[in-house]
Amino acid sequence: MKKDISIIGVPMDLGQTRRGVDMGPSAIRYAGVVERLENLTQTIEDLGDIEIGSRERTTTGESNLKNLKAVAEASENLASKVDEVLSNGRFPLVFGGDHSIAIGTIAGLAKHYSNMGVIWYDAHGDLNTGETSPSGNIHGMPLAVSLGIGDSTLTKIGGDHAKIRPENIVIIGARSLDEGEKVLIKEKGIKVFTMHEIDRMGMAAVMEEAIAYLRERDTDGVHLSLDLDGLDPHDAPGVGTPVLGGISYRESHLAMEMLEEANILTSAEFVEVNPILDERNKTATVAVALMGSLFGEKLL
Ligand SMILES: NC(=[NH2+])NCCC[C@H](N)C(=O)O
Ligand SMILES: [Mn+2]
Ligand SMILES: [Mn+2]
Repeated sequence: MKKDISIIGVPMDLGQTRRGVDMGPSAIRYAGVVERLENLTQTIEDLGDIEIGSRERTTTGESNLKNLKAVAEASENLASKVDEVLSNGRFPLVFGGDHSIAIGTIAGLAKHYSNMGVIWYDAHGDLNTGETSPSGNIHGMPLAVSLGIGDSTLTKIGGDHAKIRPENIVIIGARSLDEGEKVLIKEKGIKVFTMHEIDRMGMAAVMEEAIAYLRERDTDGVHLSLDLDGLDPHDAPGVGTPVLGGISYRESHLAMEMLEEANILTSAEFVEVNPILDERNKTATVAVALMGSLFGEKLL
C-alpha cells in the first residue's frame, strides 16, 4: 500500500551538547531522500523545517535539564505540525535533529492515536528524567517524557497526560542503559530486545516477535523512532553518542523490510544524524537507504 508522505525537518541540536546535529535534515535531503521515495509513494511533499525559536544554550538555575525552554518551544511547534499532517490524512516522516524531537512528534501523534505503539530503534533507552540523567541532555529523556514521566514543562506538551503506554513500547538494539532507566524498564514492564537478543535470535525473529507483540496490543497506530546510533558506528559514524557493538546495516534493512511487509507503521522519524561527525554523508545516506526499504524498495 503506497503512502502519502509529508516530510518535516527539525533542525534542533539543543537536546545534547555536540553541535552539528541541527544540520541532519539538510544532510538527509542532500542524500536524495525525495528522489529515492518518489516512486515508492503515492505522493510525497517536503514541508521544509519547523521553526526553532531560540538557539541560545542556557543552563538556568531552576533545572538541570539543558536548554529546557528552547526544547519545549520547538517540541510544541513540531507537535502542531505533526497533528496537521495527520489531519490531512498523510504519513508524517520526521527528520532530526537530536532525539529530544521525539517529544514533539509523539505529542502530535497522540492527538490522533489513543493506543499507539512505538518502536524505539536505539542503542539507548532514552528513559531518563532530570533526576536519573547523567548528562542533563534532554535527548536521553524523550521516551520517559512520552510516558508522562519527568519535568512537567516537557510532559505537558500537547496536553498534560501520558502520550503512550509502557506496554505498547518495543525498544530494539539497546546496549547502553543508565541505572535509572533499567529500574524504569523493569517497573513499567517495557519490552526490550537488547543486542544480546538480536545476536541470539537473529533480527528476523526479533522483528517477528516485535510486530506480533504490538498486534496483540490492538494498537491504533505504530510509530517508528529510529536513532541512527542504534546501528553500529562502523555503518553509521555520524552520531553524537556512538556505542560499539550495534545493529548492522544488513540487519537494519531486514528490520525495515519486515515493517513494510507487516504494514503497521503510521509514522516514522530518523534522528541523530550529525554531518560534522560523519564521513562523507555516510550516515544520512544510510538513513535514506533504510527509508527505501521502509517504503517498499525491492531489488527485483
Ligand atoms: N538519543 C540519544 N542519543 N540518547 C543518548 C543518551 C545518553 C545517556 N543515556 C544520557 O541520558 O545522557
Ligand atoms: Mn541513541
Ligand atoms: Mn535516542
